[in-house]
Amino acid sequence: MAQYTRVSGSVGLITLQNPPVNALSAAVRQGIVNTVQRALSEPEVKSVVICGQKGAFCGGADIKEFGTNMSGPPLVPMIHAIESAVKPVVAAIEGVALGGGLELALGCHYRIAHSKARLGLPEVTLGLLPAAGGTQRLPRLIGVPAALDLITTGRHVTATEALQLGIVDQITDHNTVDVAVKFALSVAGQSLDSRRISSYPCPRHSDFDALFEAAMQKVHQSARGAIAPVACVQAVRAAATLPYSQGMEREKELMATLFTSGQARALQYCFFAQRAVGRWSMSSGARWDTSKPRPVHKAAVIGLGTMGRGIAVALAQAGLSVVAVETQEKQLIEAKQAVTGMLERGAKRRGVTPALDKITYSPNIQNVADVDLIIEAVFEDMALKEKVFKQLSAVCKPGTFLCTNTSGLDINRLASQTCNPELVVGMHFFAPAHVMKLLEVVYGPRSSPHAVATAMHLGKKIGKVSVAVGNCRGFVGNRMLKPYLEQALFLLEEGATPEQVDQALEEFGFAMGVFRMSDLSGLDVGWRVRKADGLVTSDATTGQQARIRQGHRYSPLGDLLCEQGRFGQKTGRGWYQYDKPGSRVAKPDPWLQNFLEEYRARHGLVVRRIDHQEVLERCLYSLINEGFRILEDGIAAGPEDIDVIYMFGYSWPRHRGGPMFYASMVGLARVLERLEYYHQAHPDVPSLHPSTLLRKLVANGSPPIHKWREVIKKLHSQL
Ligand SMILES: C[C@H](O)[C@H](C)C(=O)SCCNC(=O)CCNC(=O)[C@H](O)C(C)(C)COP(=O)([O-])OP(=O)([O-])OC[C@H]1O[C@@H](n2cnc3c(N)ncnc32)[C@H](O)[C@@H]1OP(=O)([O-])[O-]
Repeated sequence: MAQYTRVSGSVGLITLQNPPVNALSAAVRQGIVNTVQRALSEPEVKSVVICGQKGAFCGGADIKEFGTNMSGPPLVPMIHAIESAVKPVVAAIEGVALGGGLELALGCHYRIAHSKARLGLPEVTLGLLPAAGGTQRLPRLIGVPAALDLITTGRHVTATEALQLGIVDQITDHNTVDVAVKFALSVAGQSLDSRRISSYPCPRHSDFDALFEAAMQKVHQSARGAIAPVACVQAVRAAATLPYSQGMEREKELMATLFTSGQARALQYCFFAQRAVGRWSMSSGARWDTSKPRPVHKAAVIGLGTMGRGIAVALAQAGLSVVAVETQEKQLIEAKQAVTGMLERGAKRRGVTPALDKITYSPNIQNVADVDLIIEAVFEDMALKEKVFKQLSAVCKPGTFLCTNTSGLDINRLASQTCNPELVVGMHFFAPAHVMKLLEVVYGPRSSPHAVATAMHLGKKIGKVSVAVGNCRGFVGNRMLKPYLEQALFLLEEGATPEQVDQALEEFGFAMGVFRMSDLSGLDVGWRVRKADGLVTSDATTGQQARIRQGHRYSPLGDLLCEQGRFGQKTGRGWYQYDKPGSRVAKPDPWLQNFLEEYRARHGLVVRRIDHQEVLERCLYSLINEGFRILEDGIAAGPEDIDVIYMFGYSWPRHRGGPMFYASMVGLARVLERLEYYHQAHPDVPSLHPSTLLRKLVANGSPPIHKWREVIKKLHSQL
């Protein structure tokens, strides 16, 4: 909907009305067409202002309409009618002007933005490209290099940067609509020939071929198989090489290749999934809209190792007062230096003052008595964490939330160490904690909805994508990672190489394959967990028993590497070799080839050819199968929770939509059939045994992913 009023006598004011972001739904587009016609036809009206209701100009096309038969007036001619108008049209930009919203503003003759506004063409993040003239008008207005950057990255720019780039003509700290109306009065009757961007020539560049070649190379490197960034470069190239109308044809052609693509569906699913996880629910039935968070003004971090330092930085950067506790004097001094450096570098990048005064450092746990919430991040050892929770419970004021950053230990056991187990939840950060977006908020059987609400709210406040999950070994992310890692080791036993497995996974879209990722995070981390689980035995050298644990197949390959001190990047040797400890460039290691051959010979394993398809199916389908078990157990409320965890915490390629969405795209029947095939070949590997929920979904005709929650609910009610 768009409202029309006449203000200041001769200005037609058009207000977009579609809360919360005034997205360009069919009704809004029709409203704009009608009100623009009216403004242009009323003789009293000398100029026009377009603005958005409730402090937001426009969040772009209505993404909810994409999967439907779209109706209503198309955007391109609607914007042409504005640009070719004989009366000046001024866009008054408050809040956001994104995608089709910015394209609408680029069709206007003038753009005035509030100083806090954000502008951008983020279509590429939805697997699309700016298809309402953005790829043709923006390069003409700000030049090709700047336009390429904004369109291929989809990043939002501040009003200040938009003014520097020439996207907006003026910014204001005052009421933007008032300023725009005054401005519209001042330009009434002036010639608009120089204000129609589509008529601008595209600014010349010394060597367009080199520029576009470099841009294409850059997107190929960062896209990891995503097709939209490539199409964005091709569309901007049309702006640089073709007349406007032909460029618009090219833009339309390229958009047609993207609009119905699987990648666009995956990325738009990711957009809504990221918002759906904010509407969390617990297996007890408590929900986001019935559980009030408590305010957290002052927090504490216990243990200033790598994770503790990152968590302290994330809290301070979000404006919280932080008490950072480390009982080891030397570690405390080093941590203070490291945290100070991280805050200064972060502030420099964001152009703000570093929040150094927000953190107080202490070797004494007594100093956290008055905080609202504590995050324990000491060494990953249950006995040590239990001791710390007992201490904290004795020291803290009533009502203080006690959170742990454990990556998989039992939350309920830690809660048992305290007087108020209802105040205990997990806040599982991902390294580096001040950078990675994901936060798993883990509730135990006694965690109160208030504790979950408070942790989720704090997560949002510090800029995290927070997902509420139940308490089980490894929670969601690490629990699903176990079968994925297991299959990778089994594939090595059967003849694959680390390079081959990693190549298949990186071609699929992962930033790093499983073996390069293990070398980065350190093989000793998993080794310690397997030792704690009693899986590591001293005589893992020969015989069947060496490869069986608790009656199931087990590969001691990782343990054998660790026994030789091959922990990965940190020791310069792991699944790959590195120039020196700490270096990041992985090179195939002949030693490992020989080691694998000897190992296979020793265990009588026959080497066979393994193709990429098998690597992907065994690694990904076993992970997905565990995802279905997690949904069965009610540890995750819905597939979106799992998919957001994997996209924001485990670099699952977003243009594949997350493991559960990927399974729905491949086809659940296919996933089931392949798991049955591999389980038949490997009956001693339970992670390949298809889960009940997967079978149930296939038996129910493989409903679309947004319908899975109903099947899960029915399954739970039958249990
Ligand atoms: C032709 C043209 O070239 C092409 C093809 C296009 O134009 S493609 C479209 C391009 N536009 C975009 O990519 C912008 C997408 N939106 C955002 O980036 C953010 O939303 C935001 C604008 C920066 C606000 O962030 P927020 O944190 O304040 O609130 P929120 O929770 O995110 O959003 C609040 C609510 O608004 C919903 N919403 C936001 N933008 C929407 C949109 N464009 N369409 C439909 N719904 C939208 C969102 O789902 C949520 O709903 P619910 O969960 O409450 O039910």
